[in-house]
Amino acid sequence: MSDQISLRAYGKINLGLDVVGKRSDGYHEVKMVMQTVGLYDSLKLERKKEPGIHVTTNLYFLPTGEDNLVYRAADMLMKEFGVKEGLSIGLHKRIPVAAGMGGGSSDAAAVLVGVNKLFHLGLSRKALMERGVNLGADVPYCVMRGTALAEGIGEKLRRLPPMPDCFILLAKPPVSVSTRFVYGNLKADILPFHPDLDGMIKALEKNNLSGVAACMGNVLETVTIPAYPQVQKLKDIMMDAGARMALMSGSGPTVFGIFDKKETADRTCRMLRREGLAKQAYTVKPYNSKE
Ligand SMILES: C[C@@](CO)(OP(=O)(O)O)[C@H](O)COP(=O)(O)OP(=O)(O)OC[C@H]1O[C@@H](n2ccc(N)nc2=O)[C@H](O)[C@@H]1O
Ligand SMILES: Nc1ncnc2c1ncn2[C@@H]1O[C@H](COP(=O)(O)OP(=O)(O)O)[C@@H](O)[C@H]1O
Repeated sequence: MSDQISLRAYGKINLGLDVVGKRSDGYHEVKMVMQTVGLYDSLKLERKKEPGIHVTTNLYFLPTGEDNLVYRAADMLMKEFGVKEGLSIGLHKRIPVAAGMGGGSSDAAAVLVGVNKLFHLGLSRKALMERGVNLGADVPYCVMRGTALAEGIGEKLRRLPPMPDCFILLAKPPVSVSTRFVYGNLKADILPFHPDLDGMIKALEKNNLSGVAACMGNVLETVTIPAYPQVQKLKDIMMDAGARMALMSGSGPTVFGIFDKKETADRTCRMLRREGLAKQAYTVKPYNSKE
């Protein structure tokens, strides 16, 4: 019986993000096409004899107590199952923080999976996804991973055919954006456009990358771009560099560009870093393994 487990928590991008309504509790009804990407945080979970949850991380500014989603995920499951032992969580972050890439949600999802295994709780993936939504709207998707349609507040999921192969340039300008701020300032009843997500699903079914790119759109750009013009600048640079399409991910400010050639994505990546437009910039691929 192993007392420790190593896990990867992958980041996500939103190939499309539409808001279709608002609930009475203030949360927004969304329709999103989600895609996992090959940039990940590493986690090491270890069972301890002494009770308590102990979190360490490579980022000095991240909380290590209840405010860290990894703590909350472990605490939730361990309390529900009356686990008497303790747990240490080592978290090595690579996914930019407060960036629209779902890093915290993915870390939480990985901890749900890890705690379930480590303490032999016997929960199915579906049962973990149902519990995940109590930690954040994107957590169930982060348990599922791959290409998916997300509805409700993000928790109603349907698997889609995988995104066609390509290179994805991720670039986070040096600002942090709060998801709450963006949804809080969204004028959901007078959105100037809606992305064609049904068209995107058809394009995915045909493995047609240019069709996917043509249907990309994110209504949250209407809030984030006026507040952070750096986002539009990154989109323009990626389009000028030859991206099929460039879009903000989630509530931002990370921008991703879809490229056919690795060299073009890498060259643009180096330029963005050199010019200080995005210190955190990476060329990755879509990640479609379910494990
Ligand atoms: C915008 C998206 C797109 O994938 O991702 P990020 O930019 O955060 O990565 C998600 O909808 C974010 O989901 P997630 O980050 O899990 O949200 P939560 O922690 O549950 O909520 C943070 C805050 O966002 C608002 N919120 C979130 C989800 C939703 N469908 N409607 C909302 O109005 C609420 O005000 C909530 O208090
Ligand atoms: N494990 C975690 N990783 C990153 N941020 C975390 C984590 N736990 C809690 N947070 C808090 O959640 C906020 C948003 O986190 P993150 O998931 O990176 O952004 P986003 O919702 O834009 O994808 C951060 O400001 C941070 O303080």
